[in-house]
Amino acid sequence: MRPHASSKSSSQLALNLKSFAITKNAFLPEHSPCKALSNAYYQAWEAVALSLPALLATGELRTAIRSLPILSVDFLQSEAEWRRAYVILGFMMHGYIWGGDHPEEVLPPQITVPLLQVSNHLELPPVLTYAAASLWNFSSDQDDFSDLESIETLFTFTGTESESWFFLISVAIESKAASAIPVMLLALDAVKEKDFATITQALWQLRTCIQDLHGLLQRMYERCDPTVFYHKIRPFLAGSKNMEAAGLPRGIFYDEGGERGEWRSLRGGSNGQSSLIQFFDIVLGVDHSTPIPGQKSFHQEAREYMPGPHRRFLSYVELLGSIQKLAVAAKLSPDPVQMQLCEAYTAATEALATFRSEHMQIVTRYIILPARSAARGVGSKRLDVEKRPQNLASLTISAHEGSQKLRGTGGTMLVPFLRKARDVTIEAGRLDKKAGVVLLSGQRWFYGLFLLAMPCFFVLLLTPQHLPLLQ
Ligand code: HEM
Repeated sequence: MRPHASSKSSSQLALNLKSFAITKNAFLPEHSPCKALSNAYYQAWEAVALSLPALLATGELRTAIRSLPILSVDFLQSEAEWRRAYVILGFMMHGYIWGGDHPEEVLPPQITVPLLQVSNHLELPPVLTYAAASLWNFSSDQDDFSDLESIETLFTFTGTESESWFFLISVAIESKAASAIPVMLLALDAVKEKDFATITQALWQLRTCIQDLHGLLQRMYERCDPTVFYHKIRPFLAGSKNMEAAGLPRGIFYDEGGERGEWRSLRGGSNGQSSLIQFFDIVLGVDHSTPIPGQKSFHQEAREYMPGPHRRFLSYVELLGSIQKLAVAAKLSPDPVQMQLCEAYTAATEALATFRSEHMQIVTRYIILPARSAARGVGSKRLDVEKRPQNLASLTISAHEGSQKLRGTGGTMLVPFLRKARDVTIEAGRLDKKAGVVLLSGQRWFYGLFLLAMPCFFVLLLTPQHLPLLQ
């Protein structure tokens, strides 16, 4: 790395990052979120939010929320308090909607009125987003938020260890990746000058970082029980978009009182709303856009569910240099320094694709298998859920539909969606193919044809008895 250039860029970078609300903990706050709203005026909110598991278990939450006063947001004293108010109201909202035998489609003014103002202030939709459930829903007395033994959740629906662990794994992942942000921004900056060495080094660092995150993702199994997750936790995370079958055909009516209000259909909380993973995608040139003109992809829509400054940060990063283009051009060069860049780029995309494959395994364990068991009446007995309230977990799959029809809390058809997200990541790293296309459109078309056809030659070389293995 060039010392002078990098120290100059580092101070500019710190300034830039601050304006996008990115801290030394990346998309997490600089300090542990506050543990209480300081003005006693908000005591009523605090009391309900901290007793959510008990109020839900006894079926008293809806009455408790309807008896609250409609509180003003005027006494929130800092950004950290606005965030805590958003977390409290988001948890109360989802508890209110999904905490009964049937979902409640009208959100009372006790939640709607302050929630609309708080969401507006934070530039977030009025729903329990990933920011509410994970980014701002933890506490720690240590500096390192990636240490799972020293962080704890502020709010849960169930009071279970499974639920806390589910939210905290994401906190640890976000924190662990923090150093990758400045490193990759400097790498993007180095694209202009074709500083291959800086970019290569950064890509190897990124790869190690993603592998560490993979390790944290695998720790989900340690303390989050798939049956508890599927039947008890996940139903509370669902949104109101594409939730007809779960009992919300029109979405949610946000009642503001005095005959005012509006129907809204919003996606629920999903880790797909993590700015971190989208940051990796942008840096590596992974393209999740849909081919249908005018239609937003899940990933584009997920940006609307990120805090405003983080969303703007991703748009800003998209305008910086393309490491992928540089790597494609480097693929055509005999220069060993450039070849090293290609190797590092491919290794980083492979690490991200492997992370996504692991995530698909998790989704199989935590959603697909419990959904199949529920369809056969297994598992629900252990958790005393035979009465089956109407919610996302009661939408079990029938044998002929299979797991292809299952929906995520964010409302996606989850299996095809996750497979595609993984496949486009693999595709991004296929420099041979991309370089081949570039050459075909230029003068060195013969070499391009060779690069594109190489995989076919390998297939033809295989003996007939190997061919079935490829099917
Ligand atoms: C029990 C654990 C988890 C389950 C069951 C799960 C489930 C899902 C589901 C169903 C989706 C589809 C989108 C939707 O409709 O919500 C999704 C998307 C996604 N999840 Fe998870 N998830 C889990 C943990 C995580 C963690 C810890 C991360 C890391 C931050 C993560 C990152 C993502 C991302 C980035 C997407 C968007 C698709 C992609 O870009 O690959 N998930 N998840």
